[in-house]
Amino acid sequence: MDYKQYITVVEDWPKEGIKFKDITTLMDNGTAFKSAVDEIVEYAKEREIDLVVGPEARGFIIGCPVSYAMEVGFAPVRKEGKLPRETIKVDYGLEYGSDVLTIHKDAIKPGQRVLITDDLLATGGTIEATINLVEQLGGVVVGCAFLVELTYLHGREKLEGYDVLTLMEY
Ligand SMILES: O=P(O)(O)OC[C@H]1O[C@H](OP(=O)(O)OP(=O)(O)O)[C@H](O)[C@@H]1O
Ligand SMILES: Nc1ncnc2[nH]cnc12
Repeated sequence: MDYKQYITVVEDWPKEGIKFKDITTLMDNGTAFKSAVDEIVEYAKEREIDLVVGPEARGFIIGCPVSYAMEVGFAPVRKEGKLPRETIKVDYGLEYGSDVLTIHKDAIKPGQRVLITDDLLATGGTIEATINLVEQLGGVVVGCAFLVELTYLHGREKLEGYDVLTLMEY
């Protein structure tokens, strides 16, 4: 499917010079959204995953339907101060700022095969931080799946040695 036709590119948002790729218009279309999730589910099936992990907030939108279809759990990675129990954390940078990501310390059992999901790969800062959290807890990252890749920001270079699926490129 040509998914790009469902993405809305918003100029100068949230900052001047950023061309924001708005996935909500893809999510609005039931056929396109189901097809995209199904492609990631097929990718997940090939990797015998035990768990899906996704970063706040758009990683949840992609990861939860995948975990439901795979009948495995979903562990949220959240910005600092949002998770109620003991967490580990990592600092990271992204296309338009920097932040801190956290995960519950007991969210992953050592050796679990983890698929990481997010809507978009830009600089790779978010995914790199998420991988760091998963690996600190002993998880094995067997794949990373995104709807959109911004190739001009070279996020893939941070993912050398990891298996990556993206459904469209800009
Ligand atoms: O590859 P990177 O440069 O790290 O950028 C990609 C990340 O940026 C966006 O999230 P954002 O931090 O804006 O949070 P949101 O999903 O809560 O809007 C997007 O959903 C990815 O998670
Ligand atoms: N250009 C962009 N569009 C949408 N989400 C993003 N996250 C980081 N950069 C982005």
